[in-house]
Amino acid sequence: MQPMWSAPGVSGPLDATVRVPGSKSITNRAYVLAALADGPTVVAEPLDSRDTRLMLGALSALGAAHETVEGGVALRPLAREGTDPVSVALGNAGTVARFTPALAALGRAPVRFDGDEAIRRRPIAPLLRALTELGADIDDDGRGAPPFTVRGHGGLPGGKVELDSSASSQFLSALLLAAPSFDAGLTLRLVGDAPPSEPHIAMTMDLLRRFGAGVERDGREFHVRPAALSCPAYTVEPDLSTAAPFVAAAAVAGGTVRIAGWPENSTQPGDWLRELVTDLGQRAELDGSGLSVTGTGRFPGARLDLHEVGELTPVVAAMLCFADGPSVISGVAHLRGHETDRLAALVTELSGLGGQVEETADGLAITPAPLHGGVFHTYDDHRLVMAAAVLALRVPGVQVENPETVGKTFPGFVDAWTAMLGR
Ligand SMILES: O=C(O)C1=C[C@@H](OP(=O)(O)O)[C@@H](O)[C@H](O)C1
Ligand SMILES: C=C(OP(=O)(O)O)C(=O)O
Repeated sequence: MQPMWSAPGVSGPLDATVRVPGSKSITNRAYVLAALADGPTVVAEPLDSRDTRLMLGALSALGAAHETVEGGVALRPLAREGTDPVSVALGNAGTVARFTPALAALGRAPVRFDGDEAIRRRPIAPLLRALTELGADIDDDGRGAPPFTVRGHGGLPGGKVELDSSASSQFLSALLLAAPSFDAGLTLRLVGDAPPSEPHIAMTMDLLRRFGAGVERDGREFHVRPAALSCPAYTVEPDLSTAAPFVAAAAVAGGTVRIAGWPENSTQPGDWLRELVTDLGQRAELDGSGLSVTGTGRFPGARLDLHEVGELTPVVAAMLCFADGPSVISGVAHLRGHETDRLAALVTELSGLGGQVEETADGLAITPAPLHGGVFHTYDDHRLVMAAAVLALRVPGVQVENPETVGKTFPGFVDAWTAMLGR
């Protein structure tokens, strides 16, 4: 039997200050750029979780050494000369699966990529195709999915390419991050439907610039010049998507939750949560020490297009189960290719607790209904653990299956959640 967590309910208005760990997306971008830099980089306040350990493991296999130092991780640039075959373990980390194959093409070894069963089902074919067009030598037996092998030949010509990044913004981020190391840089034109997760694309461009790269965007066209990268010290922001369940808790349970260190400006999609809770009639105040959310426990239903902030969907859907009226979430068809099929998982698990939730072509329709306790299955998806915790605030008897899977991005989640509730 899988381990279970009896997620705690709330006994009165909240009054808590929470510290969430560093951003997964920023940490793994900083690690990749550090590996591509000309000199050493210290990444301060990084996330230490399954996904970031997988990234460090991948970079080590590719020849970029790292060591833990006071307050962070020090990385050295990729040594690109090794020719012995190596393996990269992807787990179920989208950032590792999408960001590291281009780095393998810059080296000289055959590199085999594989991971959890789930990562074999997640989309990556358009990225592998684009890398091949840019000069990479990739053997995937025609599967367009892991396991695949990238045979490095000491560099990538780069140049012009078209990319369909509608299934995941990470395809685009992957090419942009590696592009300063391509001989001719990169001129990329997006084709097909618009990529999801625009803030993550802005985040990629922001980090590239912090490492000294020249990157420009004109609508669907991106241009990256070949450049030597350098950023001796980079500090990671707290993860605002990890903060989502704590923000939602203030709205659902009432009272005040303060998230320490919430940045005044951020490219993270989670920064949109301030707007969401304000639109739903709660109070969100940002100052130099962080974000303070004061909730009422009551809010209206909402129609939300979450295309740009898809990773927030599980927590937002859980929160909307307590709204005063029906809600519709749209723009998130691509969540069927996330850690699990998140739309199917949310419909099954929310319905299992009595919720009235239907899957639409590109999202969910949620009609508030009385909920009851029961087992909430989590499909090895960290954000489903977080969603279940939000539900349990007002639904006694919610048993969360395999809570440890939250360690993909926040190994200390259960303790931090319990502390927020004063238990
Ligand atoms: O680049 C990134 O760090 C991420 C981009 C998004 O991926 P998709 O565009 O595939 O949704 C997001 O959902 C994921 O959690 C992290
Ligand atoms: C989609 C997510 O992760 P990944 O980086 O594996 O794509 C997520 O964290 O919600």
